[in-house]
Amino acid sequence: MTKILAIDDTPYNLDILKNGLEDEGFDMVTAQSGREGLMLIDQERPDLVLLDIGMPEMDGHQVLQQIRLSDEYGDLPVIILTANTEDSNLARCLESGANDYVTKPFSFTALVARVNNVLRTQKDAIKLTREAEKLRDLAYRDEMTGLLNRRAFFERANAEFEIAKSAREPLSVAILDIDHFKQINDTYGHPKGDDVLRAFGKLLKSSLRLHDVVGRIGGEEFAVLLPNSKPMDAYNIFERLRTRLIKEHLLSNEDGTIRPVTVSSGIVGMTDQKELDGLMILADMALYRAKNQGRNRTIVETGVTS
Ligand SMILES: Nc1nc2c(ncn2[C@@H]2O[C@H](COP(=O)(O)OP(=O)(O)OP(=O)(O)O)[C@@H](O)[C@H]2O)c(=O)[nH]1
Repeated sequence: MTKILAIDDTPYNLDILKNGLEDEGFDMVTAQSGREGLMLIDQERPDLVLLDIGMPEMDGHQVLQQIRLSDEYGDLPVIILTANTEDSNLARCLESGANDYVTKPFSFTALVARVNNVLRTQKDAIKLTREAEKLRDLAYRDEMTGLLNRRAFFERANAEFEIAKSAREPLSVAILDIDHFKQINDTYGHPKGDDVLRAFGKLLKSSLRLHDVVGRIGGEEFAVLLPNSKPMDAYNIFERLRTRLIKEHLLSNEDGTIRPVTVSSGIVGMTDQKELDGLMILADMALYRAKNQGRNRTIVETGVTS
């Protein structure tokens, strides 16, 4: 049920609003001052506020200002009820963020129509915001793993690279590639291959810190930028991941035997490279060596192997 909070310092006005709007099917809460009104917004979480302007202590403009400044309730729809019909007053109400106004004395039909109109507009706005968020997510996320997609990874990683370069902070970059993935697809089927990618993405994400940048940059290829991490810190993280992955037992054969899934990783720390692309090439070279040396290993560009 839609809940409306009416704020007015005249009890008689509140009674009329409460009775009239309850008859229209709204759930009503009332407050006799601006302060009480703000408190009730917190407690009752109304869907809309009807706000009187002329009130002692805190007038309607001040209440509206408080609402709009709030992180939590900033978007709460507010309709002003005012006896002052001067254009300058009505303009001020809208300028300070009221969704609409009704002049006193008002007809209930007009008030209910305006309430419904404001609620509908608010609903549409929320729907649009959600759709925009979904679209933004689609543009940035890899649908399969929920990690950043290639474009978003490079966007964020480039930004982190520039910060680390100017602050002269350590940073590591890693490229990870699941071994013999074609064989996995060929043996167990493409959908099972997808499951492996999803499981690996989850494992990878859970191995990292919140501010590490992690993305799926190709079919079975993942990249990570670890701010403030030396290559040996990254090495330890990806070695732990490598052993965890094997223990996950993601693929089993009909005879009950386990087909281990393994990963090869190439890591590089901040060098005198001027661009992230230069570091990515070095990480890729380390990954190439890991593959060449038999896969299922982690190589830092200094030549440390497991
Ligand atoms: N299931 C699945 N397979 C994919 C996806 N994207 C790419 N692939 C497959 O991943 C395989 C990658 O194979 P390769 O690049 O030959 O590498 P690999 O078999 O992993 O061999 P190494 O990397 O040398 O260990 C190809 O067969 C692609 O078809 C995907 O989204 N889902």
